[in-house]
Amino acid sequence: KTRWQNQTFATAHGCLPAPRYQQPETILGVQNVVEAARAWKANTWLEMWYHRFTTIGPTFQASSLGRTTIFTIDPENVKAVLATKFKHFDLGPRRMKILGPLTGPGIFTNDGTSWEHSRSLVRPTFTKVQPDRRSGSVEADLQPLFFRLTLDSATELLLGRSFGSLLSPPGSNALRFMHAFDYAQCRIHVHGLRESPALRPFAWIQSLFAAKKKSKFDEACETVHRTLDGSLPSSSREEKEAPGGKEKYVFLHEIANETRDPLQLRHETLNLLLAGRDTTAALLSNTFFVLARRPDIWARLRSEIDQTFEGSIPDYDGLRTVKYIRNLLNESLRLYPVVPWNSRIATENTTLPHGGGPDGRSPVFVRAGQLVNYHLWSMHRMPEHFGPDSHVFNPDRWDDSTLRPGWACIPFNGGPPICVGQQYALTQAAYVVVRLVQQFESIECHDASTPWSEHVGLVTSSRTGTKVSLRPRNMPR
Ligand code: HEM
Repeated sequence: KTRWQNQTFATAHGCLPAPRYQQPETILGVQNVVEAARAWKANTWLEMWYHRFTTIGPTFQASSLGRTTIFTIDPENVKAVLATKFKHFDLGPRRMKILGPLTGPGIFTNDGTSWEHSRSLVRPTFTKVQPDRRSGSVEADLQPLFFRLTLDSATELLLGRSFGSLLSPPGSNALRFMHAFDYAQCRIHVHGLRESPALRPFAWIQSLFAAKKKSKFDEACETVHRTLDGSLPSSSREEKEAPGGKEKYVFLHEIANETRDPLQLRHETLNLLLAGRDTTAALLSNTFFVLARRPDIWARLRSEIDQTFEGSIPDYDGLRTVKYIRNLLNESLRLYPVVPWNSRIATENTTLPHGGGPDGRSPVFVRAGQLVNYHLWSMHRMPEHFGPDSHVFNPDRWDDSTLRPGWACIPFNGGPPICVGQQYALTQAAYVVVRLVQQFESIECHDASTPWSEHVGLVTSSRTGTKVSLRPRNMPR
């Protein structure tokens, strides 16, 4: 589209430009990049975004690395991108370029009819699954344990057989897979940066020189693919029976009815593993980070859990009855959203309802191909949605019937691409909370760093882990 056509479209739709953030005239937006790089290094990147939104406004444009992006935390805009104008936005080729080497095409990287197909394969899994169950003061960093736990439960669900990483020794296949998967995910951000228009030529030159040499990233992806491929054929036949005689639900068995193509099986499985493993682990580690600092919340949990379950193992329906656990997890996902920002690319010239003009009430023009970033971290902290104590961790706020955040709180995304694993994740996290509270009388922080600080990867978790001291229930005082 020419500039003139864009202008005509914008005028016809009553659009006014969004405020701009610094140096709109420079192609690189060097100042933006420098500021972001400094904040990244200081682990205050999410705070930097909060500051930008609160000083400039809920919707603005900024240039960096050759791209002008619209940034927004306006719930109406987010709703437009994800729901009401869903067809006007895509993940675009960027997501596939970034994640593709690790996961291949699948629900997390596809658009259009391919996405619809992946979604139809994946969705039935989560309408049926229920969590499986599986004991001095204990000092531990819970974070790496949660990451192993969710690797094991995800592989059990997807492949029918847990990798058993929690019980595996160093050097085992399970841990090799885990380290390779973690490493590849860390490097994915660097791949993302190389996709910026301004850095693409450098990435291209580098790839010419590196053409013959396998990078550590390539090796990690190969390890992931090799290990997973080794698990695929046998797991589609084995272990259909769950303990107790009921047929166990295994994702791979279900999609094997649709396709036997080993590459497609690998891709769909890896896409789900990427979506489902680190997210739940990060939710748990962020939640226990807070619990170790809030004995009041732990005491309330104890009382509710003891009353409800009287020491027995919780089942799926029982877990849903303890509202306070749901409140706790909601609050954790509000203040520490594990996917703190997200984006979509406009597939055609379109508009967002708010953000244009000096008062931000006019629509904003979005050019075909333009990136729109929405920031949950900042949106979830806004007093206009959550009241004057919006920065306080308060699970009880979710009992307030006047609290209706709608699109202002979307830790699982919204609209057609809403997370399919939401109920599964919340049930699993609730189960872990109940079992740990049943085993331990108290939890204390075993870490000098009091305020939570960010580790932003594909998911966001506590940078210093979740170092705690747990006192077993039956231990003499
Ligand atoms: C606390 C845990 C979780 C959080 C916060 C979370 C969050 C999200 C978010 C924000 C998205 C949207 C991504 C995007 O479209 O850009 C998403 C999508 C998705 N999630 Fe989750 N997720 C969680 C757990 C899980 C689990 C346990 C699974 C499966 C085992 C899962 C499977 C998926 C899938 C398949 C998608 C892609 C949906 C689609 O594009 O149609 N998630 N999730």
